[in-house]
Amino acid sequence: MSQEETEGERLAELAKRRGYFFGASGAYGGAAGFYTFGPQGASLKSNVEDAWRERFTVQEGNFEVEAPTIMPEPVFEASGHLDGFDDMLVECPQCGESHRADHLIEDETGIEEAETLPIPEVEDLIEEHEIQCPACGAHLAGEPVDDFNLMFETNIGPGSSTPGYLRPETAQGIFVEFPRIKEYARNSLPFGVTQIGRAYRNEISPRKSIVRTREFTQAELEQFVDPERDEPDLESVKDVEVTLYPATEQEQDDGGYVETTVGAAVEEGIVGDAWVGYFLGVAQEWYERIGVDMDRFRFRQHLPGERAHYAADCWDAESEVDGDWIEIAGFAYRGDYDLSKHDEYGDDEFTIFRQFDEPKEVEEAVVEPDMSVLGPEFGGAAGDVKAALEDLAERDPSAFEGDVVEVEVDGETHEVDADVANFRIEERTVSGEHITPHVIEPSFGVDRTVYTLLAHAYERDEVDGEARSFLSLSPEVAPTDVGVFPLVSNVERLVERAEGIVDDLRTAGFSVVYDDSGSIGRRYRRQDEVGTPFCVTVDRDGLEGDGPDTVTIRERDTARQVRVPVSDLVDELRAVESGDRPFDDLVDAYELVAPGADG
Ligand SMILES: Nc1ncnc2c1ncn2[C@@H]1O[C@H](COP(=O)(O)OP(=O)(O)OP(=O)(O)O)[C@@H](O)[C@H]1O
Repeated sequence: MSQEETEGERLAELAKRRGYFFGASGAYGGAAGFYTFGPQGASLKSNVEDAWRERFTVQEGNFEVEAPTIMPEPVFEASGHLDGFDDMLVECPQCGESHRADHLIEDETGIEEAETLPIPEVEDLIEEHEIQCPACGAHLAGEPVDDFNLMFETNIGPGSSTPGYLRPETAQGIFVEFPRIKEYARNSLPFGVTQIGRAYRNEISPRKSIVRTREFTQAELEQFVDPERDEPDLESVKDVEVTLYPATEQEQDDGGYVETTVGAAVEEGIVGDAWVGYFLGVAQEWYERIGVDMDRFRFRQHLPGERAHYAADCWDAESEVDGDWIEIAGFAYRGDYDLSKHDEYGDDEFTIFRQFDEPKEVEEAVVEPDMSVLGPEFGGAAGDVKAALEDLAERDPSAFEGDVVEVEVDGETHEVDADVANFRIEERTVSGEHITPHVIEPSFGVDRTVYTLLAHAYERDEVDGEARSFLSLSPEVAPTDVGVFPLVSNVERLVERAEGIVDDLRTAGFSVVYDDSGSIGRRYRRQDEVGTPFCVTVDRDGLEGDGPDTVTIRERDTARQVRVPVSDLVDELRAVESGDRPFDDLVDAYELVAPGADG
């Protein structure tokens, strides 16, 4: 009995044959972890990006930026990636193949999230379970497991003096520009900044085609908020139903999901932060809109040891393919980690001025030392003594209570007369204070979204007694909107009319494929396989009737066809494409010429 192909294998085959994606640089043997999106794939991917932009940038009223993909080393020193962005590497002593030690453990033992385990424990588990190299079968027991930094390093400019790194996430490009971007937000919170772009990770073992690659596309939103004042618009998503898999359930190992609504999840504290809850709701609706199968989708909270170095809490959106759950997006509460770090390491202000409701009277310690006395007494050190007095006044005003004040300069203690120090407390009115915004980050993997859409859209049925496979992609993301065919290619009138329709549809903004080769059934099948939602066919009946000229519109998923006047074609296609009008409406309004068949 031949073994049933896995979903992943089928997808890889279809992707290659139909031009969705394939290993890059094949003529030179390729390099693992790099993919080229072919014509169908590039179009699907950019439609996903457009849909994301529409929801997370436009609808949210956010700012989109485009930062460089290479940044200098100090950025990643500050962000923590230089020190902390590691995976566990184990090398095979026999064939030299590199493996992610945590993944080997997960595959061989069933332990989940092995990346949370300390290295010695991982080494013990490799020994205990006699784990072998998946490439050559050699035993890995006793081999050292090392931390391997995933960033690609490069040199900026000639020579090697200025190291740079290809960004491992798009987020840092937003954080480092915060001092500029906040000006566009008129220095007032909350505001969100988005970016869609490439990220690079030198993954130890890229796998599952475009699921784990070394160069991929992220769509990220950094939501900057005042943690004490800003609230999300939870009302707008409170009834959205979600499947949650909280850390507590995972730790108890009882595999319990919670089916609830976003509103209830936040209220009951299952999702600890309202902003995170809000974005889970928005994401749930967005994934559904673009065609992710919601029965194969869930949110899973990170276990404490699993969180990234910056995250206080994190939920992943996961989709199921081939029985495995794949992380397709992360929703992290990053607190003030990133902006504080850049404030500390960088030369700019990564804070926002928060206005008080009412101006406040504050007491301020002031020292105005008499330099005509300090000068002669301390010579060149007089300036330092003054600075030390000012610093002391701020830290410890009580030090000025006696007749003499002691300050330390370069390890030496100096005494200054209290009269000369001239210390006093002054009342001042202040209108606000500087705060470091907190960040909530929804981070989407575009490639993994594309992979999920293809896997979830794949369907098989029978049309006219013949098996067919088709991609039931939503019209919003499908690579091609409409296929246009003359029924036969050797009748000039049909060809001319079909070509005219192609022009009209393209002018109206549709992406159109024209095809006149092979039987009409084959042409429908080709479009079915790449997920084109509608096909328009020009036949003799349509041009030779008594009334106005007509063509047929065929719906991909049901293979039903209706006959529509050419003059209505653009409007009707636009209505069914956008979802404003169900195809059933067309079936009611026009003549049904093929009830689920391609005859
Ligand atoms: N190597 C990769 N190839 C493709 N997409 C990726 C890769 N790494 C991360 N992503 C995408 O970017 C998103 C955000 O990145 P994040 O840092 O949260 O991933 P991650 O937790 O490191 O992923 P993983 O645990 O799978 O390595 C992920 O949800 C995923 O969709």
